[in-house]
Amino acid sequence: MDAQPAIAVEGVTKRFRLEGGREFTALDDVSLSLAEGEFVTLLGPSGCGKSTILRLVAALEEPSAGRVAVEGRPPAELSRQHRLGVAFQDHALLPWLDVASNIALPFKVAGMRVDAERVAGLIRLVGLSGFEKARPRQLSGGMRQRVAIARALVLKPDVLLLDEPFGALDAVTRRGMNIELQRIWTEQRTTTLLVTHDVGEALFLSDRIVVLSGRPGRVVRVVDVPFERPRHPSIMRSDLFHGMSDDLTEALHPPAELP
Ligand SMILES: Nc1ncnc2c1ncn2[C@@H]1O[C@H](COP(=O)(O)OP(=O)(O)OP(=O)(O)O)[C@@H](O)[C@H]1O
Repeated sequence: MDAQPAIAVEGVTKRFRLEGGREFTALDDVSLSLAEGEFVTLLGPSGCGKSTILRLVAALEEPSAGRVAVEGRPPAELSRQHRLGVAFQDHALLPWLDVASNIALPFKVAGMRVDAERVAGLIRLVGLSGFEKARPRQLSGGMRQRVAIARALVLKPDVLLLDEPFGALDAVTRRGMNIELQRIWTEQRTTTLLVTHDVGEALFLSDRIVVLSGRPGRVVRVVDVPFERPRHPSIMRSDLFHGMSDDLTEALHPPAELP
């Protein structure tokens, strides 16, 4: 028998009620599943429902139809047990707390004793040694995202949910952060679901890419990423990477949609 998926989204439809009572279908019969330790990316055009899927897994939304489970349990149950690690684009660091205190925050929210060694280890892992006492405003955008990722990992979550964590960064910093995230994931092997619209980011980081179409969001393709791990940045210059990248870009924007 197959092991239970770490994350299962089964036949999920999500409708939102708009002003005036009309309904809008954001997701239509979406299914996907992540094995434990897998890194899967949701790739799709703006508005196709990527964040909605992540919010469903994070227990921030309820499906209108279908089922979402994390390790076979309702996401809200895992959320209550602090077993979901979440980092979104607006990193939401508390400006008056230093780096170490921001990373330690989930311990306080959970009413747990702060594990200073765990916090120190994560600061090292995300490459922020020496910045423990810095406040968010003293950090670059990339450094703030490192803090957000460390904070998401601090309680050793079963799954890590990342919504466009590098969306606000310039292209060069973003590539650097992709390399960092790969290194962090390689050490932790936390099951990760990433939302992005950056094809290169998806290819470099993922075991599998789930491509969604827009309005309503549907899964149009699932791509296995063949690059062996650990992945060196030089794979981004390979013909295979470029070929897959063109292919995925076309899947995102079919020729009929181009002006
Ligand atoms: N609470 C809500 N009420 C009404 N509509 C919503 C709500 N949340 C999301 N939507 C709509 O659902 C659709 C999907 O939104 P979602 O944010 O999941 O897309 P996305 O693929 O993550 O987009 P982007 O890449 O631009 O962040 C959008 O049309 C959005 O306007």
